[in-house]
Amino acid sequence: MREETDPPPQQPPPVEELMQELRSKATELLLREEWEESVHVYTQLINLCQHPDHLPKLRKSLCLALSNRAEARFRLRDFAEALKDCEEASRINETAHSKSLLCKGKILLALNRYSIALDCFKAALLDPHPNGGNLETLNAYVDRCKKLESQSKTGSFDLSDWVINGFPGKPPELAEYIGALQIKRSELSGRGLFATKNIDAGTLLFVTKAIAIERGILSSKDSDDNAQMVMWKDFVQKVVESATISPRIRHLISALSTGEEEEELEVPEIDIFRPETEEIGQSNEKVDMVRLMSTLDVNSLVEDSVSAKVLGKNSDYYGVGLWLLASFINHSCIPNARRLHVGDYLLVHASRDVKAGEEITFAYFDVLSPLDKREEMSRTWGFHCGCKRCKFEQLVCSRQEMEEIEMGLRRGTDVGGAISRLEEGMRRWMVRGKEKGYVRASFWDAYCEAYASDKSARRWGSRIPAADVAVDSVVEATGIDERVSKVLIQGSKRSGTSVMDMDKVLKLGRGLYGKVVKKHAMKRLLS
Ligand SMILES: C[S@@+](CC[C@H](N)C(=O)[O-])C[C@H]1O[C@@H](n2cnc3c(N)ncnc32)[C@H](O)[C@@H]1O
Repeated sequence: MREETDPPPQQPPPVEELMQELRSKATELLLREEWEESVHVYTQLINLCQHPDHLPKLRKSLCLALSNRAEARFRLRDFAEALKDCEEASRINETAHSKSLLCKGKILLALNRYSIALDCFKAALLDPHPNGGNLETLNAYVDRCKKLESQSKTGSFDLSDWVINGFPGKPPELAEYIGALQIKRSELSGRGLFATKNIDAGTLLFVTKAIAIERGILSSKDSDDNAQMVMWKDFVQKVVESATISPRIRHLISALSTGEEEEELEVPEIDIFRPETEEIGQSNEKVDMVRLMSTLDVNSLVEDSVSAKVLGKNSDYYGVGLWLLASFINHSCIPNARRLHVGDYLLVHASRDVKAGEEITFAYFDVLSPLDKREEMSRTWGFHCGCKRCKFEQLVCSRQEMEEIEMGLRRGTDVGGAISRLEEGMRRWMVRGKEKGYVRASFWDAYCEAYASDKSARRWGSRIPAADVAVDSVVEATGIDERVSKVLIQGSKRSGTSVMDMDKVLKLGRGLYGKVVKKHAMKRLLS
């Protein structure tokens, strides 16, 4: 029973007042980019609006609150829930509601679903009462989507302007793209990526964005190990976050090798890596950390690897990342593909002509090095390389004379003399055609040194092959590499560049950087 002295019970504030309070609070949180808190407050506001007593007159407020909660959820990368909010907002508002359509478009764009994102932005433009300032934003999104949609369908990317202008600002945004490829069983090990038609050098094979990437500048040797450990930990954390948020990413990661019993692994359809096939759903499943750590050990790539070229700002950094489709590419010491890193994107192109049915391979480590060094490096990767070149060199390199040449080079003998002995040995051992390129690639450092020295050229004359002959044979065997093209460029600079030589260099440049860099921009990269 109420006493005379008790204060009167507080009346709940009228709905309008409460709504206004929540609305202001939520807006402020949104502006302060406190996404989780703003989701919480918008949820209270939405519940209030959805009450049957209020709904008829609060449709507009509900729609706006749903759109704003979708925006906050989008920023938290909770795409499944954000999409649900956008769809609910559209259901309530029969005509186009630009705010929720804009948000839905942004989510789909983030998921690389260019065509349906484009539909959303176009539909948002039909809103008779667009929210202030949206027209310009929407038109910009329409243009962006059109460009990405075209890239993802045609595979025609052009980085020339960015290269010519000296890599200004952020790296360009690129679409995900998969060319004429399929995943099949590989003779090298487990599964591999294969060409489904003839492909010429420089053709883009695929473009994919990292699931996670961690970069840092590594300074002195002492701090390197520690800094690398910290980077690795942060990288793993980022992969875990991506996998926790997206069931699709978790599923795709689970298709990757852990390095164990690769022959037993299923061969996935390449289509599962196309963003359009994505089921957007939510999941709270836990990531299997033990399996994930082995998967990352086997499949992570570093940006500064010798087989890759890093364009733009990242070239000063050491970066480690996970790119899903690239994880199906096996290593070969006679690779036919190369990687180009642009921001978080990985572009893989053919570094020489590839025949239909041929396996796509790139170098995990420096293949311009002798067999024993390559064997050591593949051991650290946890496999024994079974490529044609390794098999061939296992026979040739066991010769005592080869061992003597290698030993001499390690001790600093005259490189011209060593090469002359090697070339003469190859004649006696009947090493021919591509196989000559295999051996020369193994001793490429020595060839480079000899070609850089006029004295060596004079002394050894025709006992060492002309630079372009050696370059051609190495390129035919192992594809192009910057250290190989350098020999030609420096050679033609010394002798005064002829048009013919420059054309040849540019052709090699295509193998090196791919057709995404056109002729006029290629000169900048090669100079
Ligand atoms: C990034 S995965 C490549 C795809 C893998 N074969 C699969 O089935 O998922 C790397 C693993 O493939 C195997 N591998 C790659 N190149 C190889 C080669 N040249 N010889 C033998 N095994 C190789 C090794 O087990 C290596 O750890």
